Amino acid sequence: MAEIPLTLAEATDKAKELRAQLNQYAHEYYVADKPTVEDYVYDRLYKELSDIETEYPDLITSDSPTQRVGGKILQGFEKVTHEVQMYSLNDGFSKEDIYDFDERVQKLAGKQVGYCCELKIDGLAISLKYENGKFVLGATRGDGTVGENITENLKTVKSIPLELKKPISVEVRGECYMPKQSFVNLNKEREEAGQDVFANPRNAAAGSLRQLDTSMVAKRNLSTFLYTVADFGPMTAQTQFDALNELSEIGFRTNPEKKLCQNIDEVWEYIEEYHEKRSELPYEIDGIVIKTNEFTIQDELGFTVKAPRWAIAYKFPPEEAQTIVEEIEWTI
Ligand SMILES: NC(=O)c1cc2c(=O)c3cc(F)ccc3oc2nc1N
Repeated sequence: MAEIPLTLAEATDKAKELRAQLNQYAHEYYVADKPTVEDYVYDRLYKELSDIETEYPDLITSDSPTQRVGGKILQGFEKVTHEVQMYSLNDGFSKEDIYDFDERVQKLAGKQVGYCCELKIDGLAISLKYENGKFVLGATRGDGTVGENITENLKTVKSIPLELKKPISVEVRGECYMPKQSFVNLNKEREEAGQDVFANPRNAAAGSLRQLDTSMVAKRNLSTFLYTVADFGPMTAQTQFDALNELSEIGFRTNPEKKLCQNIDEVWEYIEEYHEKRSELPYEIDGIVIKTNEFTIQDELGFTVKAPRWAIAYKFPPEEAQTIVEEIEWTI
């Protein structure tokens, strides 16, 4: 049935209603991993909104789902100076390294402390800045002080909210990564097109975010897990574990496998557990990140020039990474 043309007032209301509904569906699908509608329902509403925006371009807003498809050709990436330094982590490669870390922490803290353990996602570190709830700046880590402005590319990453559920101003950090299956599919396409294939999902994610054609980024099915709050704004978490829950509450995708460990023995059990489970995960991890859970302890221990004293990254032996992806390729 031909659509009855809407007046501007009707179109304005309808567009607002469709945007809210589509953004809710997209949040369920890309952030919460719990879709509630079939794709065709989303697609039908999306086309309705897209048709209204074509008829009335002035109704297009920065948080409209139609802005996710990219289409800008960038000239390059501007430099961005991080107001809050983006540090790297010190690495540990053995059980002994991890127990030595715990000894140093206990000595500095003067007591036994709890640890928040997280999977170490093998992607690209990014920083996301929001002003009054709106996504205004996305940047790479760079050298920790100066990164690259990749805002336009990150706007096409569906798990990154264009607008938060509350109009707050915060800066958060996390990892942008390419899921294993997307990596295998992309390399299959590139091989069939006679192009070079990517060595691993991390390189594929990094290469995707360096694209100057934002519509290319939109097609790469990148995702995110956020794990740090650099500027808390009105956020109130006092521990890393609570901060991860708070990040999720305000609309970010966080990794569900985190664990609060009371001592380093529990940390080591978690490391062994996920060393086993690693190949079953739909994304690459290259280790485990261990952080003192209380922010008061983190403030007390502080940072060296290079890295926090209150965290360490336990790295899995690298040679297995390739095997994991090879195993996946056989399932195609
Ligand atoms: N790749 C990761 O999954 C991951 C990485 C980092 C960091 O690089 C990191 C760097 C800092 F200086 C402090 C905390 C951090 O926490 C982190 N937590 C994670 N889960």
